[in-house]
Amino acid sequence: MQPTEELFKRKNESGGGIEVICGSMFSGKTEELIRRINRARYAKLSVKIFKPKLDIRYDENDVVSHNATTINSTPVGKSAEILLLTGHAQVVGIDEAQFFDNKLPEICTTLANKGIRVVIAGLDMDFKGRPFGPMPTLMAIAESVTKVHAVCMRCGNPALYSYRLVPGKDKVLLGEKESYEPRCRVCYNSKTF
Ligand SMILES: Nc1ncnc2c1ncn2[C@@H]1O[C@H](COP(=O)(O)OP(=O)(O)O)[C@@H](O)[C@H]1O
Ligand SMILES: Cc1cn([C@H]2C[C@H](O)[C@@H](COP(=O)(O)O)O2)c(=O)[nH]c1=O
Ligand SMILES: [Zn+2]
Repeated sequence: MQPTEELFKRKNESGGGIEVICGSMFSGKTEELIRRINRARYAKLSVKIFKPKLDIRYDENDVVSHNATTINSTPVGKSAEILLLTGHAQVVGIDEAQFFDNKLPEICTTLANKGIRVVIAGLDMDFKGRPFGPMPTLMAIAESVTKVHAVCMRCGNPALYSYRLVPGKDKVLLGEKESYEPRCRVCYNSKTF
């Protein structure tokens, strides 16, 4: 059993709680979310996965990792819809949480207080290194926070930043390898292309 899952089993008999998986782009957040959801499925728990409607990079409905691992999900426009659509799910997964509105922490707290295990994946920082959307609050209220790292595309060290390679000052700019590369602190600060 993984440490996070063990912690929930020992300390919280209701099973309710909030787990956050954060890090830069390509750090394995979505893969880790899918791994935890699949383990819950093996445990015969009912699961439901949500993602923001605006994230249609790989698929309109599914959550898809950069490595093409995939899991079925429900796209929603606002975090309040998650509460309405959770149904009898015992485990709720939320991907790309940084794009949700600031009501998401309150929604997750309501779900966790009802005994639902909430697993959230999202970017902790935007391309400027600023905290992204509701992520800092989610990290504050979570039972567990797992920070994962990509490999720095410049030097091979662990990467915590998502460096934007293309022009554009807007916080939201959907993209992949053509637009972003994961970098460590030193390579991010060097600002070289
Ligand atoms: N620089 C990199 N460092 C680590 N993984 C990378 C890198 N570039 C591509 N990948 C791929 O991305 C996968 C992780 O994808 P994903 O879980 O979607 O990440 P995230 O959700 O954090 O963006 C890795 O398993 C690997 O195949
Ligand atoms: C850093 C940063 C990223 N984005 C976008 C780019 C991608 O579409 C997603 C992140 O996806 P991933 O699963 O974490 O790889 O977010 C953005 O809009 N603004 C940013 O600053
Ligand atoms: Zn580096």
